[in-house]
Amino acid sequence: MSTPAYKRVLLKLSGEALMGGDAFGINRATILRMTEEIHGIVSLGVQLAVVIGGGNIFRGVAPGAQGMDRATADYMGMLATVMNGLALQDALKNHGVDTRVQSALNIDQVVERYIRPKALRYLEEGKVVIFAAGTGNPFFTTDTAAALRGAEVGAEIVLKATKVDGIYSADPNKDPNATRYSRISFDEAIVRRLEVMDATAFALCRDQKLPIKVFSINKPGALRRVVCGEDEGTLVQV
Ligand SMILES: Nc1ncnc2c1ncn2[C@@H]1O[C@H](COP(=O)(O)OP(=O)(O)O)[C@@H](O)[C@H]1O
Ligand SMILES: O=c1ccn([C@@H]2O[C@H](COP(=O)(O)OP(=O)(O)O)[C@@H](O)[C@H]2O)c(=O)[nH]1
Repeated sequence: MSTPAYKRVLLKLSGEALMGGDAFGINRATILRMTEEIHGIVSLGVQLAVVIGGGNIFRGVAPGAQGMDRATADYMGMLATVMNGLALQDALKNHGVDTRVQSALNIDQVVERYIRPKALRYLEEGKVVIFAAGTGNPFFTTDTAAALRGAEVGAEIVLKATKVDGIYSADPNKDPNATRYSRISFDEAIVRRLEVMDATAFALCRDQKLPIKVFSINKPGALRRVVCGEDEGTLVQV
């Protein structure tokens, strides 16, 4: 039986990670696999907060938003994360995982609004808290929301589950010679403009001394290994 290395973590799940092999939307098999992985770490006793992305449904900077006012497109992107949050909650419920969704935008008939002390209480009770609607502000990303909520709830680490298995010397989807770092400092990641996460998120985590682990969402068991402090993905720290 593996032992967790952390008591409380913030998991950033990209919207695109929910697409699986599809072109957009939520892939059922993918979301089921993800909920199994989440169930696995919750049963280890780890307190889990999740920030969910929305790129699978809408991205403010996407071609589909071309010609739109940027802030309007971003609000649409934030609403997309609420849909993903509800889908994830529903899937987790089927696994017997007690979950609450809190939204940074007030949509009271649909989801609870973000109230920090309430979120903290849920975490202490062992409930998974899904933070939706990003930061609630246009011109930000859900990566920045992950850094912000991670700091607010006192998570020991931000776990970024994404399409790549770590941070590379260059974008591995464009440069076949790129090599993966097992560790990297925030300053180096920012200076080298490694775009796996935006600079605002990196800077916020750096200032709060909140480490980040970047790992692949498509690798079975990777989340559990990361939570148990095993060598997986890339660790970004001060
Ligand atoms: N130096 C790098 N190392 C790893 N991935 C990188 C790097 N530079 C750019 N990327 C790209 O960043 C992507 C992950 O970032 P992003 O698409 O914002 O993730 P998400 O949608 O999971 O939040 C990867 O698919 C990869 O193509
Ligand atoms: O604080 C935030 C978080 C997200 N967004 C918008 O929501 C979209 C979806 O979020 P993101 O691209 O971060 O999702 P992911 O890449 O994780 O699927 C973004 O493109 C933005 O348009 C925003 O405006 N403010």
